[in-house]
Amino acid sequence: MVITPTLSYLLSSSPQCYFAAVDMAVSLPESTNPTTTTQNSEESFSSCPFKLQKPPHLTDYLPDLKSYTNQLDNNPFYHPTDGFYLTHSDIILRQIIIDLSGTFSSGASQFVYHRAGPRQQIFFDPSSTRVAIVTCGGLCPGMNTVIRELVVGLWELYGVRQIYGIVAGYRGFYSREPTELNPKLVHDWHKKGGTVLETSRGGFDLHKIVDSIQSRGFNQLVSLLVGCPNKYEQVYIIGGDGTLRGAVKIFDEICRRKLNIGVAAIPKTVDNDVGIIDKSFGFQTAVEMAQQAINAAYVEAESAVNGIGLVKLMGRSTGHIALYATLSSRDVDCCLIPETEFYLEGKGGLFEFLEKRLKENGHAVLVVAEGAGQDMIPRTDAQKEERDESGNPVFLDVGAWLKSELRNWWSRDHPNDLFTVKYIDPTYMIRAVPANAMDNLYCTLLAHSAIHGVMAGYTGFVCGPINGNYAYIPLKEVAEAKNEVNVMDHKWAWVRSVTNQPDFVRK
Ligand SMILES: Nc1ncnc2c1ncn2[C@@H]1O[C@H](COP(=O)(O)OP(=O)(O)OP(=O)(O)O)[C@@H](O)[C@H]1O
Ligand SMILES: O=P(O)(O)OC[C@H]1O[C@](O)(CO)[C@@H](O)[C@@H]1O
Ligand SMILES: [Mg+2]
Repeated sequence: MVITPTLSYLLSSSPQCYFAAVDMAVSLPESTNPTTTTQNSEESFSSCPFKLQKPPHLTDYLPDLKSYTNQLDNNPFYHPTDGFYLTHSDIILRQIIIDLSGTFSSGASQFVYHRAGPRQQIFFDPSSTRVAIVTCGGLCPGMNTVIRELVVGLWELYGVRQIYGIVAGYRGFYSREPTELNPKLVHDWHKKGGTVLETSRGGFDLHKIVDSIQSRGFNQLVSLLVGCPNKYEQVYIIGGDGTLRGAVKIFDEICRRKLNIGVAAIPKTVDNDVGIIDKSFGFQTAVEMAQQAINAAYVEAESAVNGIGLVKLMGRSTGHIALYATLSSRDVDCCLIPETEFYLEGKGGLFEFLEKRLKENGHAVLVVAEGAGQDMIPRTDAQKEERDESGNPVFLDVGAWLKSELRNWWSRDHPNDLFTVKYIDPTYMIRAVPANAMDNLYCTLLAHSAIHGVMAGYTGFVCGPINGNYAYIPLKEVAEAKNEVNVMDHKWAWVRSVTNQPDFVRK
């Protein structure tokens, strides 16, 4: 089944994107359109209060690059009409909640982004275009769907035939033979968890990577790639915050070498810690999977005398999964996340709260994000220094530590009463699954956004939904942005009102 054209149509020409709660894509006056040859950095429009965050374009450093008419015109599924192709004037607002009495109305400009979708002019000849797709970092539901849709979209929409998967993350550029991809090979990948291309941490060697993309200056390791002597012209990088920081370096080096190579990144993080975009793909699936663990913890706790169900969920430095899983479950008594501190003993502490809950209900469910409370866990100097291959700190098991602290507390304060802690650590079970239906659709739209953007000559960009509409966002901006839970906003207040947990502020 080829669903590509229909979904691309949704992405590009529907007044309301499939996912859009509200359509916040607007058009700038045509007179303010930048020309294709002046697509460098951001630009303010004098006639309107918008600050356009332009993605880089290949013509920024290759002004004479040849362009072609988009062959979507000849695609039997399309009947391009006015407005089918997007232009530079189609933009998306970053901020849609506006205080009319505040700065906006007094003339301050606000960030806007180019809307994702097909453009009339493209800058690649599909018959000679070679594409590389790579996945990096930890797993996330939907990675295979993004790969599948990149392959099918490039093949069906634009007629690209040379599509390669880079195996095992960044290191695969210079150390592994790439895999040739085609629609037949990938047709059922969206049903599989993980990434068929394989992924890894570490192994980021800028020059070896760009040499291999450029396919010049082979050294010993790169010579493995001798079987495909032409350079890649388009590189699609699927990864999280670390991957995006690496992608910025690759993009900068490609610009420095003035290569005709488009670079697009598709943000992937089960933790939902990438900023600017609404949310990352796979996050919704992970939250859904987390419900199973919370349900089990609830049943175990409810069926015991003074039972505590303790669930640890992923979230290295952000507590989004724990927060959303808590809000959607309603069985959770307390949610602990990295963005806010907590303490165990004394007035307003966790033990006092749990004691009250056990007295009232006979059970309690505790959800903790893996990055929470790390400063409280005793560790050796060696453990303090431990890092994974990408340089991320290695955490101690906050769930196991909490379980032990809870038991010590109970046996100290209530030596004659029954007490049970059932600790459930679903870890990889929430991310090593195929994407759910909505995430699959989301991944498809991301892939198609990326393809249309790269074909149109944009480079060094990330595609993703902003307020429900798909945008092209400068890669550097996303790599620097972080999405943490704001414990001062309404969502965290909502968690606290659902759980009635303490604020853990020592009085
Ligand atoms: N600052 C950086 N510069 C260059 N490369 C980096 C940088 N940080 C990380 N990388 C590389 O990016 C890849 C993925 O990084 P990392 O393991 O941190 O995962 P991630 O992309 O953040 O995904 P996730 O956090 O969802 O697992 C690795 O190959 C790593 O070497
Ligand atoms: O795959 P690894 O190296 O065990 O890393 C696990 C980490 O990856 C993530 O799933 C994504 O960063 C984190 O939630 C978790 O801490
Ligand atoms: Mg990361």
